[in-house]
Amino acid sequence: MAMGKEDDNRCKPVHDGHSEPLFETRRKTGRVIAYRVFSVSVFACICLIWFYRVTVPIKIDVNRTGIDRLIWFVMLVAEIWFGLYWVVTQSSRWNPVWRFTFPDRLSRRYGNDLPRLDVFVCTADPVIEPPLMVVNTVLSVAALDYPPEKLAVYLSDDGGSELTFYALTEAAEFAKTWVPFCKRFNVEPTSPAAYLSSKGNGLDSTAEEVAELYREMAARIETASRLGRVPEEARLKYGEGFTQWDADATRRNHGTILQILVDGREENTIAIEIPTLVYLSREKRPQHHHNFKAGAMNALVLRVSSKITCGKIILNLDCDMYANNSKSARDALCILLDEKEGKEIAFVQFPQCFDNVTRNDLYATMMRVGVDVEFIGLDGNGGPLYIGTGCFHRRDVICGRKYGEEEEEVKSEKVQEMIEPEMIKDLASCTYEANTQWGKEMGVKYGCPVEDVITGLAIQCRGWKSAFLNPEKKDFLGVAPTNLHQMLVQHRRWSEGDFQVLLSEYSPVWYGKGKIGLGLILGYCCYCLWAPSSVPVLVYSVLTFLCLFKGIPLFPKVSSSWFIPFGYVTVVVNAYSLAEFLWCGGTFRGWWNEQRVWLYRRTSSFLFGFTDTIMKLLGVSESAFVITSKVADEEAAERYKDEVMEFGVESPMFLLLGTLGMLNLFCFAAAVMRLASGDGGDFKTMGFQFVITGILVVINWPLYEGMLLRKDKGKMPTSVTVKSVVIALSACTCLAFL
Ligand SMILES: O=c1ccn([C@@H]2O[C@H](COP(=O)(O)OP(=O)(O)O[C@H]3O[C@H](CO)[C@@H](O)[C@H](O)[C@H]3O)[C@@H](O)[C@H]2O)c(=O)[nH]1
Ligand SMILES: [Mn+2]
Repeated sequence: MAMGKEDDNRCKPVHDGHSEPLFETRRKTGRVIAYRVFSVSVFACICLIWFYRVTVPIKIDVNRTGIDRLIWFVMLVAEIWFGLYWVVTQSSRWNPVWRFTFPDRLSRRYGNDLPRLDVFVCTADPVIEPPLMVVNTVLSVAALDYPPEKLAVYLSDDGGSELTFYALTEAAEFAKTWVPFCKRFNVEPTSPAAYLSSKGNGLDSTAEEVAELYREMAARIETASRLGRVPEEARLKYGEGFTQWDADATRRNHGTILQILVDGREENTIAIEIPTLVYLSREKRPQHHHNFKAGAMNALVLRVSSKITCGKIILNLDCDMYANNSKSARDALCILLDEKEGKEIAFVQFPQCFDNVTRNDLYATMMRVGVDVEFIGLDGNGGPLYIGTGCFHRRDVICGRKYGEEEEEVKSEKVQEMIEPEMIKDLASCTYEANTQWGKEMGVKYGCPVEDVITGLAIQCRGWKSAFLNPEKKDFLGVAPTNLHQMLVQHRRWSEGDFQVLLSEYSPVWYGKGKIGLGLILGYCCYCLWAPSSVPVLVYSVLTFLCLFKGIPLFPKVSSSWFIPFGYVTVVVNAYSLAEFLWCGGTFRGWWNEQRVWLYRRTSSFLFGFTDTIMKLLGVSESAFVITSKVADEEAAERYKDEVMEFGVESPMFLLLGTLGMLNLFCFAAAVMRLASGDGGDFKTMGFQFVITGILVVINWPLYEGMLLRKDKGKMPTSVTVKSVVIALSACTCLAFL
């Protein structure tokens, strides 16, 4: 096997043709200039709106009551916030870049002499992350187009589950067929489940044999999962692994479990065909905080793997993100191994894409514009955020190396001497990190619900850049949340985490100043300000419809020239956002859904994320990591396919959304009734307000259906509906008499 003293991680170019870069960076100048002109015009109108709020009321109305003035002032503050936030978001549209790689140059230059690559797949719960899904991810990366003796796949199981381990043992067997099959026939995608479902019935006889083997394996794994029991044969066969589970082991209380299922370091024939495969479940004890995914990454991934294969490049994947393009590692290496520009790049991030999103993306989980516009824009300003999955890192950089420091030569001896698993296990114990820099200056950072973002930011602050690769063919595909509640919970975690990044010692604003460019600081702020942006959105929308109800005009008359900036900003910004969405391949309905989700995230997830952060600052509570479920029951899955919004659970977030929705509806109904009873004056003075409230009612339509019209299981729970209606009605009654 090719593991001599000279080769391995040093990767000297095979040929000396250094001159050709391995990737190039393109810009689209014309489009950017047009955009800048447009954006200046919007900004001019924003300034006019501010000017209107400050100057006009003083002139037109001296008889205003205190409360009117207060409302006016609050509107001004909100508009200042929106305006400034809009300015911040311009950073991601100011200077976009696109990266293109040249994998054939890479092959010519390095042949198979590529650096070792360690892939880390993280899983944490065998129920909401089914073992069969997890092993499909593992198999998909095991079959990457990469020399198998240079590739290792580690499965980190924070669930400490025998079922997951059992599934992996099955996968290790199946890999002996699957990996060579993929290589021989250039199979794409390399996840067996995805491949078979893409092929349908069109398999030839060889493929059919492989498919049969897969189906048998899948059936065994699913049966075991359903029964919650590992088959006895497997226990006998993999005794060495299963005996590591003590009789009283639970997911929160167990020792380190480490099993090398395929050892690619050994010189045998199978090992050369399939990569190293390792199962790891770090020690967990109730009295030690485990720091969620960040803890798993540091213990297993960065420390344990350094004693087994010690890949110079690492790829981090969530357990649902299977490899959809077997060439992704080569694309990433085109950037990381490039002798010139590539030298300063610490990590290569691929977008988070999903294979279960429906046509109109009901919950806007794809974040089309985020991927195809914002991240491209971030890349032009110094590099995208690290978003936790689909990201290739340099091991020594994530472990703490600064830009400009000598790269440590990874010695081939280090991985050649076989260290006994027992010795390695200590690296994954609860106490190993006490009084070390792990989780602080070394590895993935602790204490933040978005460990990935803060870690990437710290890397960029150490002088590194990052790069974004977003080829047409998506490289990794995962499972997006399939119901409203899960999506809102996920965004609650993200908004809370990003806001904590802003307030942390690594804040992009305070800590990042002088270390990363202004464009990137603003780029981070777009996300870091999600949580606080909930307050102005909530207040502004509620004031708009409540004041319509009370007959207090908040905007200039449609006939007045002051209306022009309001109209211009509203129409043009939305038209542009629609155009942008369509350019990114979305549909009109998809865009409309996104507007709804935009509002719901702000008035629930982000608001809760905001209050969670404040609670944490006050020391009242701690942040949690609620794992997103990757499964749905059959009926719910059916509704998801039909793009019917799923409520179903009682949640404070739904109570809030329901109450706001009802309040909105009542206010609009009252205004319509006034209009119908012949009082047209309202419409003249409050036309814009009327329209906004009406649009909000239309946006909320699926919510009203879920609350009042639907009968299926996915409707809003009756208790939530009743409470929302009661609260909204009482609020309106009080207001009417005020
Ligand atoms: O204690 C834990 C909790 C989670 N995970 C794993 O972390 C991954 C991400 O969890 P998921 O519930 O799928 O979260 P998402 O919101 O989809 O994740 C995004 O956002 C997270 C930060 O909020 C990042 O950690 C993820 O990598 C990123 O994909 C999954 O593979 C989990 O198995 C662990 O290993 N240990
Ligand atoms: Mn996920």
